[in-house]
Amino acid sequence: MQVLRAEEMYDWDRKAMESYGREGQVLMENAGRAIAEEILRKFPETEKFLIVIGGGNNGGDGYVIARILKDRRRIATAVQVVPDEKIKGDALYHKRVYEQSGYSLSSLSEEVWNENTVLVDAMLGIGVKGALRAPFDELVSKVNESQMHRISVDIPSGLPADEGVKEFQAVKADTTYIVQAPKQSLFLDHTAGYYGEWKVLDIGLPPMASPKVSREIWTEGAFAESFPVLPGSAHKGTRGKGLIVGGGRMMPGALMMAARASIRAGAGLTTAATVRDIIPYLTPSLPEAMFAGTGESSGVISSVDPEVLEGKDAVAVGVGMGREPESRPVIEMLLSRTSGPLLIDADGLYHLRFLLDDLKKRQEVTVLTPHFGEMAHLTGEEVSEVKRNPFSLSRSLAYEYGVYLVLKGPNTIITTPEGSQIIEPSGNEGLSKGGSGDVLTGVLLTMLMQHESPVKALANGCFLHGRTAELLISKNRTVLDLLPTDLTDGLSLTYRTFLPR
Ligand SMILES: NC(=O)C1=CN([C@@H]2O[C@H](COP(=O)(O)OP(=O)(O)OC[C@H]3O[C@@H](n4cnc5c(N)ncnc54)[C@H](OP(=O)(O)O)[C@@H]3O)[C@@H](O)[C@H]2O)[C@@H](O)CC1
Ligand SMILES: [K+]
Repeated sequence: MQVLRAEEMYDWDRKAMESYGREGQVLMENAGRAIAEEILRKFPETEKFLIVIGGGNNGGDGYVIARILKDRRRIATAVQVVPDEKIKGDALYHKRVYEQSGYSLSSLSEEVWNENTVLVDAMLGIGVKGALRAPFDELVSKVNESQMHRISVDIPSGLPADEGVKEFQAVKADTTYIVQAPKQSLFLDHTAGYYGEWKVLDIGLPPMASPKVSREIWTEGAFAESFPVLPGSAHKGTRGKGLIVGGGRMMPGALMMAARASIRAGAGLTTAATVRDIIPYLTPSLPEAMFAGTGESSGVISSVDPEVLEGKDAVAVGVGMGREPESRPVIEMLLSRTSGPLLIDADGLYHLRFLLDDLKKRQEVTVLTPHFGEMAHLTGEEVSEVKRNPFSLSRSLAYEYGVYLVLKGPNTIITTPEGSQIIEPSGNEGLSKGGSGDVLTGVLLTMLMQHESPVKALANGCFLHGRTAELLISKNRTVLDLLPTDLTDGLSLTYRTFLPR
């Protein structure tokens, strides 16, 4: 499913009408009807609805919803909160249909606020621009203070559809029925919460007319369909031989978690490279792994023999590595000598800031997996700016350095060097703990070795990680006690649910 910006949504709408014979009035009927049907299913007959109608097409949808609720003998009060001359075009057409049905409008009295139980917010849609003007500034506050269940039509009124907007005032919806395609703000850290529960409803825009934008949500269907099923005769070689460079005297656990996750995800053979002293302590928890000792300076990795790279299908570096400058040459060497995919995570990303020229020169597949803070460090932006503009900042970085970028967050955004984007929304707050990124690194390393498309490998790895967290919470864990190591052991829950056994 595509995720769109407001302008892209308008293009689709325009093209549907101009080139595919679709009528605006019919599309508005479809939108209002689809939402009304959801509302009718969700709420019992005793519920009292207040439909608040604004001046654009979002208000037009509101007129359709009000009419259908009344047609079905539901208790509904409709209020138009802008002067009559503001209602134009398709919205005016549906206002007339509403009135010709014998239905009337009420004014926004205290009684109306107090008597009703469900508010349908059809004030402002994706056409909102700038700071809210009267009467919407006060109305939005009043709506948010009311005790009614709040349903927003298409988007919570006042919320920007696109990334990048710093200040806004918006309805905090309990439920949002999104028209045709989700908008960017559904996936942004500072705006996602305004939607409440959400559902996307098809209003009949022709798929042939959809904008040529490669920004898609990754679904369980996409995972199941694209996950490579290896032949029964698969062996170490076909499952992939991976190398993970990381750990050190202070953070051996990070390497252990990444290596274990890589093995559990299905790698043929995983080699963990770290300072020699700690290898004996790691072997009991990683009996299936191979080990390689690295050069060491004061407990941190200072060099890796390039021979270790021989026969490796992919390499991951950075987990638990530390930020000491002594480790930087390791990243430098791997950037120039790794011939397969190279994934750089955690402290590796810290060093990368100083090696951007080397990154640019590298031709082979390179994957960076920053969280918001690491992305801020890499781009020189504030964390708040990264959260506000994750789509565009990811694209610029991926494009400039020719890398695959996995920007980790509640909605992980995966970007290809060409700028295509996938949003992977699985997971829960139990994942925001030290170590879950290390587990993800191990899983992604394995996926990269087994899928010829890096972007699908990355999307599948993120799905595997997030869905496993969800399944664990639905069984015997809570978000409080979920551990990154549980994820590794829980991978089979996702595999057993989605893949042929
Ligand atoms: N996509 C589709 O295919 C379909 C989309 N549909 C629906 O159309 C919606 C988009 O409709 P839209 O373009 O008319 O814009 P919309 O959000 O109603 O806002 C315009 C109004 O807001 C006002 N206004 C703006 N900023 C403001 C501010 N800061 N403060 C105060 N007022 C402000 C502005 O006022 P004005 O600037 O004119 O004074 C104008 O009156 C979309 O979300 C979906 O619900 C369906 O019907 C069918 C097919
Ligand atoms: K709305």
